[in-house]
Amino acid sequence: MMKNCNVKILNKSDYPLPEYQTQGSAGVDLRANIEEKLIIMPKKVYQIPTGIFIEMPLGIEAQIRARSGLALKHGLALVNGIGTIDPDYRGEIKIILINLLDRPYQLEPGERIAQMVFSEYIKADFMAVASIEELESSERGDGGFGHSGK
Ligand SMILES: O=c1ccn([C@H]2C[C@H](O)[C@@H](COP(=O)(O)OP(=O)(O)OP(=O)(O)O)O2)c(=O)[nH]1
Ligand SMILES: [Mg+2]
Repeated sequence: MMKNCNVKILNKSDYPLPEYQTQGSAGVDLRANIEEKLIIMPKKVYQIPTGIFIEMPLGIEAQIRARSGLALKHGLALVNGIGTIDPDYRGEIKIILINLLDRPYQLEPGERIAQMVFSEYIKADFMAVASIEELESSERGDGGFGHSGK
């Protein structure tokens, strides 16, 4: 079931507005707004500008995710796993990129380097308790990290 949401977007990049590549794409690709090609050296962290600024309603976040093709072929990953764009962020969206392979990667100006997925989130109203007994007991208990086997 498709949900839609209005998102204001300011495009200060040298490229067209981000566009979903197919009707069913969950992610919309973001381009590297760089003037010249950039050599992404192995194991170094880069902050890549996109020239894109957005505003979305409270209750919606944007997740920045890697592109699988670049990951598989060239080892390009996001250092922060999934980037979180808060709905109150008014700055430029940046991509925090790392090259996990041993060979350099040549990033071209305007190359689609990551994708952005919009998502609803839930804000917690924390209710502090004083001891672990106040958390409902469960079948799992404190088992985790593979305790149920492979
Ligand atoms: O990949 C990312 C991750 C974050 N941001 C921007 C939007 C986000 O709303 C803001 C803060 O991100 P986050 O909360 O992940 O970083 P922080 O280290 O906790 O910084 P802050 O103290 O500003 O929240 O930085 C990006 O442009 N790209
Ligand atoms: Mg933060």
